[in-house]
Amino acid sequence: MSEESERTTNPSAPPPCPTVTQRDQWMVESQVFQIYQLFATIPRNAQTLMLELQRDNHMQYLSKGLRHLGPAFSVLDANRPWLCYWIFHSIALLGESVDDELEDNAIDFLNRCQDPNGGYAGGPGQMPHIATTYAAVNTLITLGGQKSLASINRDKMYGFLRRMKQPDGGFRMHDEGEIDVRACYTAISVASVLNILDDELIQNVGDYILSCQTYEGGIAGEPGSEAHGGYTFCGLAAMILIGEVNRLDLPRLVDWAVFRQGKECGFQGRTNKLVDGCYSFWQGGAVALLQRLSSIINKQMEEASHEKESSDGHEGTSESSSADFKDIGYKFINEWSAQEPFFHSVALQQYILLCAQEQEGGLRDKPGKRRDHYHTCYCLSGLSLCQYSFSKRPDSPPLPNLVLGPYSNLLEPIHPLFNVVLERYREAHEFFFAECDH
Ligand SMILES: CC(C)=CCC/C(C)=C/CC/C(C)=C/COP(=O)(O)OP(=O)(O)O
Ligand SMILES: [Zn+2]
Repeated sequence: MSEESERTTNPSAPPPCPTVTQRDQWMVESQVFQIYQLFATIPRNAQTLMLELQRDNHMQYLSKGLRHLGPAFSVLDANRPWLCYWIFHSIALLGESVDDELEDNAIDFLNRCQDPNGGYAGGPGQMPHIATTYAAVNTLITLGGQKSLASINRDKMYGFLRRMKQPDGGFRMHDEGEIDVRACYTAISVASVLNILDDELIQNVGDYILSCQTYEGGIAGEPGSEAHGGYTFCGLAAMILIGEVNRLDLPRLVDWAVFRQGKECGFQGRTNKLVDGCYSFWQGGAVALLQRLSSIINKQMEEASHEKESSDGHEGTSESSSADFKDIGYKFINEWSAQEPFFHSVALQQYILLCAQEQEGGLRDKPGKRRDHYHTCYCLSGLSLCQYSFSKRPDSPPLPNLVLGPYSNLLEPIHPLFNVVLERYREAHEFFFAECDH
């Protein structure tokens, strides 16, 4: 008899010994609820203060990070384009900029990470990697301007992406590196935004990502692994960008993703794991993308109910929209319509502002964890998605009641497929689609 059923038949039996996972979960719940309880009991003006986005302190923390980006910063030596992206994107989300000299230095530094045969490495002289390539390209788009955008060698980039491409549809992260859904997304995102996406690059990508959708509905890093928020965002965004999102089982994906938002108000990355601020973007972002796919989701649900009624071998949503895949990222934001979010957007803002924000600047995973630039970037990206989640247009200012805390908390809107600030995306789109004749 299990401990649980023994307790049901004999209430005086000793309580079952909690698992490590249960203990960790209760600890997090207790920390989070203490914060919410304190918040509920303080006067209204103190509540407003508690909910305020600490813009100046975040900027101070980010500026300090930028100063450390020089050669002396060796701890994350293979990750420097990522640090650039996390910091510059966070600054752009806050609607701020840095001085010209710093921007120039960043462009020059990224240029030194660019491989002569295409793609960007984690540092000068290292091997090019698709993830650092994505980080470098998104940073250069975020910095914007002729010098920054023109520094990307698109022809060589195309060659690099083709070399990473696998016959089964996936991409390798680097020469002889791992093949996973992250590599698919970063490759497709870069190719799409630079206007070098073609039939060869997208061939079989949909098959590979489809093989990673699990029985739970979410998407795993590789076939046979566990569904995870990070990979779910990557898989879903890549499927949208190649025009094959209708091949995923979307109702099941919605079902898995929305239930990853828990009683702590934030998202967890996997079933039975702990809440974490960075999933505000990975899971929140996936749910925000699903919100824009209502018509396909409804169609899939209708087809499923017809299939139940008649078992005449109907094959599900089979129409392919892939012919026009080159500019899907742009159409995605232009065909926007007002839709209610599929997640609790105010609750998520509450988690980010009260539990993931450090008052002294920077954002974090959860209470008790330290701030870092990765969590600062993805908590702010998630916060921006929440603030605009009801908007009629991707950048129309939200009503004050949809922005938790003072309205001055409002961040810049992002393009949800690429995670760059929308205005910077538009500039890059004009540059790569109007001026370049690839
Ligand atoms: C664009 C790009 C490169 C995207 C990366 C996407 C991403 C965040 C993937 C997650 C990686 C991973 C296995 C985390 C699990 O960590 P864990 O076991 O420590 O966390 P958990 O307990 O929350 O699952
Ligand atoms: Zn995290």
